[in-house]
Amino acid sequence: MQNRLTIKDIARLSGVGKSTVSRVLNNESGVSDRTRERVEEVMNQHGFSPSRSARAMRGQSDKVVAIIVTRLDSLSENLAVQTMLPVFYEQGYDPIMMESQFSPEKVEEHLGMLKRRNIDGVVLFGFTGVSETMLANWQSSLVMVARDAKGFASVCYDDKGAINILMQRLYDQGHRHISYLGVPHSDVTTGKRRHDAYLAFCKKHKLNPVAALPGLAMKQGFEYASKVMTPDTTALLCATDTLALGASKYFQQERMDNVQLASVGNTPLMKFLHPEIITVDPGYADAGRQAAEQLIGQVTGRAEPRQIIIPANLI
Ligand SMILES: O=P(O)(O)OC[C@H]1O[C@H](O[C@H]2O[C@H](CO)[C@@H](O)[C@H](O)[C@H]2O)[C@H](O)[C@@H](O)[C@@H]1O
Repeated sequence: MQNRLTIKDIARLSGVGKSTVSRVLNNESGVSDRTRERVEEVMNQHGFSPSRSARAMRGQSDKVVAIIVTRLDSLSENLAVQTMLPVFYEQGYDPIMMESQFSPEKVEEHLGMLKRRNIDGVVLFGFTGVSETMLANWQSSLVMVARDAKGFASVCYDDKGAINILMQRLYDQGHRHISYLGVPHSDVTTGKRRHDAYLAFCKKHKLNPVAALPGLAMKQGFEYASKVMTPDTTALLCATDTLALGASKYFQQERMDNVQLASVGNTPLMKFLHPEIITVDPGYADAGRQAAEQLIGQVTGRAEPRQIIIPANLI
């Protein structure tokens, strides 16, 4: 049944003009609720949707956007995606999900395919290795999350601020031997910026830094917790909730209940399993919402690319 009828047919059956049907299809203003409902009812009755080629010929888009996450199992990225989706759905966009696995080659491949398919826009979870060159041609229709790139819209987290807030809280609680579990400096944001902030705080307050930078995996948190514990350590700051979950498993196994854990994330899993952990919310939900709104603003010509930084909040 689908696509047998044309927009002209729908207009005739609804008793309106072709331009009104077109407005309804594109979710544009200037159509009364009653007319919109009538046109939609007719389209639903006949299982109508405009063909790709018909839309392209009229210079209209398919209203499809892509979200390229780095990992489908990332707690933080999932929180951002969860608030992105309703914004897209509300504005009539169909989002498709893709995964980069931190591979710049995969990003290039995905972007190439999306360009060929004439997709409206992309939200890209950026990472070290994604360069401005590989994003060429996407200036007006891409928003990067977690990383910025010159000339492109981005929504970033305050990595330094998040660590400062946690270190200050631990310091105010009287901790003077605070160890750190983080991510290698090859990862500029979660890795270098967070570790640098830890080191700067230690320097300013004359604390002895003790750190290991194994990576993003929970298992690494579990395996490396022991390596940063000295006889004096009273607190352990983890660069991510996932690392903290691994470290807490180690403390549980060793029956060590006297180390205060702190981490960046405030993810639901962490809050449920370990409400006692001090955590900072980097604003993943806010970032997702803002990224989607920014992208829609850009592709509809209402917004220019801009950089947004989400402030971190102590929970
Ligand atoms: O364990 P997770 O819940 O996945 O959180 C770890 C960090 O993930 C995000 O950073 C990583 O992915 C970014 C793209 O989303 C990338 O730019 C960054 O280099 C990676 O480290 C998130 O941005 C961090 O806040 C999380 O702590």
